[in-house]
Amino acid sequence: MSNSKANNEIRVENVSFKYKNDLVLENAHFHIEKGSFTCFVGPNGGGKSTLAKLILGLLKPTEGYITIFGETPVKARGSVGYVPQYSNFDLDFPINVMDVVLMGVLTAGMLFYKPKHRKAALEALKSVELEGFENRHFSELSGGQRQRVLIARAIISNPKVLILDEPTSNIDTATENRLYELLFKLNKTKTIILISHDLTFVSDNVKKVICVNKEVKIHPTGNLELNSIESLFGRAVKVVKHQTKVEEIHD
Ligand SMILES: Nc1ncnc2c1ncn2[C@@H]1O[C@H](COP(=O)(O)OP(=O)(O)OP(=O)(O)O)[C@@H](O)[C@H]1O
Repeated sequence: MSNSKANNEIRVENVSFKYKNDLVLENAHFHIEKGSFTCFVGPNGGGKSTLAKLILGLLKPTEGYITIFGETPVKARGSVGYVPQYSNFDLDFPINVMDVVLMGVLTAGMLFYKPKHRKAALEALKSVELEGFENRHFSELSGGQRQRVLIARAIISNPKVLILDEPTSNIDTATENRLYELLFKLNKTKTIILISHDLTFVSDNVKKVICVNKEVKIHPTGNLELNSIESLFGRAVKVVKHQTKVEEIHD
């Protein structure tokens, strides 16, 4: 196997997906390299979350296949951490930060947490800069802090890949910037896939943008032209592109 192939952690091979008769993704074909920071962008309803669920093995492709480290997504599930859309979390549920993070190690049939799980939860909280927050009530935290707790839950088992679905919705720009700093730090040891319906985050650290609107198109960030993005979105989009030095990506 050549080096470039060995570096392809996630391989999406000619994948199409239908919910009943509705074709949501058509012939998606791309690879994601180990250690990369990739963004899935596209309009609401374009199929980004569906693509993430296919990579997580929660859905099966109607056509084509996906491998993660050469395994099926179901077999590779322990290697992929997932941070769902923040709005999906029920804030009325009475739970503290430690319990939320520990949910990341829950497996079927597990009766109680062991000391090693609590230790891992404290380490995960430290890595998202929330040391000392373990006994706080989840609903008392700010939006940005909650988002960090959900990231700690996703990384407690030290996955190699981290997928985040719209992590910056409902948080202000300063909090969003801090979150990106954290993600770029985590990217030193993890492959990151970030899902967003806007492009305000494209920065030096993002090397590849995958536009998802039923069709899937791949752009190294250096080739990201506003016109091509707008034609995919079918409307004007706000793009804040920080100074970008792009490395060529080979699929
Ligand atoms: N469980 C489901 N059953 C049927 N259709 C679904 C289901 N989930 C999503 N869809 C449809 O599939 C399409 C893609 O949805 P998806 O959630 O993947 O889009 P998205 O790009 O993540 O959107 P958003 O940015 O709004 O989260 C939409 O038309 C949606 O209505």
